[in-house]
Amino acid sequence: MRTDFIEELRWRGMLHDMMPGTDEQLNKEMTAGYIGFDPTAASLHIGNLATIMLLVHLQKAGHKPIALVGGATGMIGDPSFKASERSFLDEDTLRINQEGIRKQLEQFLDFNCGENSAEMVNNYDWFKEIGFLQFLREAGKYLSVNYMMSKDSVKKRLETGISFTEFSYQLLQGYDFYHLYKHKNVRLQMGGSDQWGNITTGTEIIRRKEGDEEGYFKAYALTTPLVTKSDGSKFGKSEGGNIWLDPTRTSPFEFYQFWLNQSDEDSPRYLRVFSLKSKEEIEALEVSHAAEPHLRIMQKALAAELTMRIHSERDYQLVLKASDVLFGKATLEMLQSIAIDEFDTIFNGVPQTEIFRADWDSTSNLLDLISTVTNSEIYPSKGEARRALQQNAVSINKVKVSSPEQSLADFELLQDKFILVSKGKKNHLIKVL
Ligand SMILES: N[C@@H](Cc1ccc(O)cc1)C(=O)O
Repeated sequence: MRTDFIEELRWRGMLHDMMPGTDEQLNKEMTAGYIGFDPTAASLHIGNLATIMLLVHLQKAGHKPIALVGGATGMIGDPSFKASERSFLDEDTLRINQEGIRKQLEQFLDFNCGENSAEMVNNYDWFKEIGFLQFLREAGKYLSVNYMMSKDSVKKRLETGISFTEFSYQLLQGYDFYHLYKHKNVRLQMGGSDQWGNITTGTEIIRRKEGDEEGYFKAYALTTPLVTKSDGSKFGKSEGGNIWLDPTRTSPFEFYQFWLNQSDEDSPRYLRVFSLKSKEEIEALEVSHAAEPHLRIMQKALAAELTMRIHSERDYQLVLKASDVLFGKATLEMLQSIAIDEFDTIFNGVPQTEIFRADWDSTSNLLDLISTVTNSEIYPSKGEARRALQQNAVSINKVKVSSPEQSLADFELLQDKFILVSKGKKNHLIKVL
């Protein structure tokens, strides 16, 4: 059964612009729509997630989503709204990136659900067959340079400079749309609002080559707003740079914390764009949030859903455990319940020191132990370690140390290997080798 895709995007605030007739086309028949992703890195980041959600909702509404990996366009580089010319990625990097992105895109869509099953394509597969002369005859001839220059996406660059190569990018993307229209009956191309220029170059090539029937277009365009932050800073970045979907680049813990830290102003919008919750569910969350804002109900719901969708249920459970361990309410029992193979994930990012078992065995007093980890951010010096101990500010395995003289024998290693030293919210893990 098909549902109203456009209406869904509308209430979610995910509709920026669309060509007239797009909704009629979608209401008329099951429609194939595509979005392209260039392999500029080996992983997608959460900036890409908003456009991926367009494909997810398209499929949920009963239409056919196609994800395109830009093996060819990635060799050129999209100049849209970019301030300066970019350098090429080498072909090995492109191959690695392309494979990484393909695998990630695969996770989001259903490739086996009958007629609206998702498909994945790579534009290198058709561009590798097309020679330069053929391309000029089949694509370039249909658009005027004047038309190509009129796009907002390249306006600035026409003043500051743009290579013929980057200027041609819109023709490549336009030709993709034409190719997919011809071979897969794709009628819709979607993307972020910065893609409007490239997408309409495609609808224009299709119109010029295929004509339109009594004012009905054969191909349509739809864009989604770029996700913004109410404080004006750039969405999707942390101090360490982009928030990636790849867990080796952005750990599930950091990913979870990213969503958890969003503001009360932004969270309602992000819930609509990134979560699959219904309107009613989101509104209910907003109501409960407003009653007790300090509980951060919206942020927690957002962080939970996304961590589970991008990573896994198990990662989410680990992340929750890690938050308890690192920021508060953990108990000794909780630490003891951490399995040996979970330590790396949970303490990822926590300062760590390794000591030899012989040193551990011969260390009888706490101050000595803590001194082995001086120079850490918790105890810059032995003096400060002593002071912290005297002030009862130190916990070992989340149990308050009662006096600086307390014997180390009172504390058991976790999993026969680890000991967690904390002061306030600062943690330090000692690993006995
Ligand atoms: N230009 C798009 C990627 C893309 C590539 C090829 C296409 O056919 C469509 C889209 C971007 O940079 O995000």
